[in-house]
Amino acid sequence: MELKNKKIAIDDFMSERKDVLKTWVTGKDVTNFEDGVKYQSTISADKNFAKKLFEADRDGITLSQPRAGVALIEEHIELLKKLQVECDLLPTTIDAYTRLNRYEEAAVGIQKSVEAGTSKLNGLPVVNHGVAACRHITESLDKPLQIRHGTPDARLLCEISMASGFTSYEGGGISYNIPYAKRVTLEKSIRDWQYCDRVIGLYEENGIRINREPFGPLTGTLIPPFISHTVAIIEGLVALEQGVKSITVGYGQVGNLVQDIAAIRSLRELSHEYFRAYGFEDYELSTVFHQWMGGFPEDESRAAAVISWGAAVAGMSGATKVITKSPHEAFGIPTAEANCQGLRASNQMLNMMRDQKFPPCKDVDLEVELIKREVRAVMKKVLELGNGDIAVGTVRAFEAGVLDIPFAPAMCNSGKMLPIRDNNGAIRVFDAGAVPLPDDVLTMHQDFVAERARVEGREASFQMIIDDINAVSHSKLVGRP
Ligand SMILES: CCC[C@H]1O[C@@H](n2cnc3c(N)ncnc32)[C@H](O)[C@@H]1O
Repeated sequence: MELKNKKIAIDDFMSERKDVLKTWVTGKDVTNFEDGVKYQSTISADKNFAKKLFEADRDGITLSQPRAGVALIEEHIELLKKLQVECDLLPTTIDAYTRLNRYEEAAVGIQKSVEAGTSKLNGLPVVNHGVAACRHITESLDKPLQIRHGTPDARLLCEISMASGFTSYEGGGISYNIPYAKRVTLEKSIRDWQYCDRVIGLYEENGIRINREPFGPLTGTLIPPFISHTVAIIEGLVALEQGVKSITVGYGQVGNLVQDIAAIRSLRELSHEYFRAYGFEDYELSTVFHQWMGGFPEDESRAAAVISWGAAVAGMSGATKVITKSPHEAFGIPTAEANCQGLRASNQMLNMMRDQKFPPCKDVDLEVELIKREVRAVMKKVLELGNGDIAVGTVRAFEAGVLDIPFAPAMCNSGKMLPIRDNNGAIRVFDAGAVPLPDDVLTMHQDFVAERARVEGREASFQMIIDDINAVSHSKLVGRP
């Protein structure tokens, strides 16, 4: 199948759909697409994710959402009922087997969880449970629900989730491949995600608005804003082409206040710039700020400080949504209570930030302009490589190292671009690899890094990068010697 950024014709979609639904026995539950549309139309407006985001963005409110998922339906409902008291939007995190379409192993995980009386999976295996069981989840809860995962081939999961009443779907052909898989080609993952976006486009054509959220943080390891912005914009354009109307673009907090504020502002402005340049007008855009995605301190009070800092900056940045962490982050999947603690700390901060926004600031303006120059330079090259086709250009850009995501496992990612913190903790470029930043921008990055090296009295090196990766766990931001 030749990849192109073109809306999938309905006949081709329906033909492919027959094969997708055969990939697991529960696919038969969604044979009739209209049944899913009918069910979605019974969901009250106050439980529609897209509507909640639209209203929050209009009103300048930052909503809170945790991550959460356990193996069994009743336990998952019990968990989400505790969380919904403390958050505005609910997740359903999918288990790792399902993310790799390994449904046989997910089935074993369900069985083991039943025998053990506790979850033996790191998320809910929605495909195995099927539509009827998952509709029980969406009917049992009072807040809008989103599927969060990390699936390169998320087609069947999408069909079952949407027919089950979830009203938002996270991921994308780049953001759920490069950080999550090793041997999946971008041609395949982008094409499979065009299918997912087409599913949501078809719900849209039937009057049901489903939100789509490219996965912003990528590897969550010192990601420069321009890298994650470029991926978010590309996935947004691909989704719009398939008929998606509600898009949330995202960003993973880096920890430097000026850069984080500038990142959210530039992400919103650049998304509008590219979406409109492509001729799209009737879409709803929102932004999501992910609290620190790197290593956390083990001490729960220190972890709570990291969480609170993330919530404060999310509120100051004017992000539409913040994804929260818990004081158990350094150890693994949080208990319900720990997840609720992260939400309460975050909500305290959001409430205290609600009446104020970050004041006009020259440094933020400069960082916004820098990020815009970087994104525009990379996007220009991606479009050149694709002869104007963003999907084809993306594949070729990764082949050429023009798009390069730090510390990613994917074999199709060149992994030559190296980030590093500057003396104020902002993320800069230590080695650009083949990423086509303008010479004067590259010089700026080199100067930022040289300043830190001088202050620390050591050469800028890979050791400095390692120190940065470990810094927050050791209660610092910059990995000082
Ligand atoms: C890319 C997402 C990483 C974050 O996603 C959290 N995460 C993963 N799976 C679950 C789960 N089943 N329940 C609650 N949080 C979960 C991790 O803690 C980490 O912060």
